[in-house]
Amino acid sequence: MTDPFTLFDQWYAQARETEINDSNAMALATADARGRPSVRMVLLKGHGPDGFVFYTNFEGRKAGELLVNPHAALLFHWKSLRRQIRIEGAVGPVDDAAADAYFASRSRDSQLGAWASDQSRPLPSRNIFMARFEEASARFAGGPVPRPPHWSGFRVVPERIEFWQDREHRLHERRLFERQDDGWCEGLLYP
Ligand SMILES: Cc1cc2nc3c(=O)[nH]c(=O)nc-3n(C[C@H](O)[C@H](O)[C@H](O)COP(=O)(O)O)c2cc1C
Ligand SMILES: Cc1ncc(COP(=O)(O)O)c(CN)c1O
Repeated sequence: MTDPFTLFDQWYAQARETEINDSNAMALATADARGRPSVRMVLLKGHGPDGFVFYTNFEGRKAGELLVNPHAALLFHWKSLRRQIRIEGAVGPVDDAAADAYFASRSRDSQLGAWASDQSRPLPSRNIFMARFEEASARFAGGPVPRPPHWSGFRVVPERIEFWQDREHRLHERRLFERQDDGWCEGLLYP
């Protein structure tokens, strides 16, 4: 039996070659404490058997939902390959060392943007945001920009991964992997 991470790596490598941009873009679905869903795109910044990682502001809407209801679904859709991958699982924060390392790899302006943005909160005017960016720039002038305490990563630890491949006449192929004890069980689903 193939393990889902090997298959993910194969499909992801093909997507990196064929998609014109953001082959690492994925929809992230969360739900609030009442079970009401919301969805937005994020970028995959690390993956493996430990899970699928993205980075964000921990005081924004998605983080608020994940902190009260730590379960998420991810969706990749690679249009030119006619494939989708659905991932579902429990969510937790990455450790500080991983977040620091990733933050340090971002461009300086993206680092400053993380300080300037009160993600998901109302913004009275674009000028206010730009002024906050300039303030952050002045504050950290001449030195490295540290990771803001409210900016880190979440890891989705998959319990279920489904690979969908388009076939003629809608006779698509769906391979479902579900976590079982220490391993994975694999089956097919009707399209
Ligand atoms: C292709 C794409 C990738 C994105 N990647 C991220 C990301 O990795 N992290 C992030 O915080 N927002 C990312 N965004 C912005 C989010 O979609 C969203 O607007 C923002 O995170 C606020 O979401 P929230 O209010 O639900 O927390 C991305 C948007 C697009 C279109
Ligand atoms: C607000 C925000 N945060 C984080 C990211 C993640 O990407 P990067 O770290 O490459 O900026 C994105 C990507 N669009 C984003 O829009």
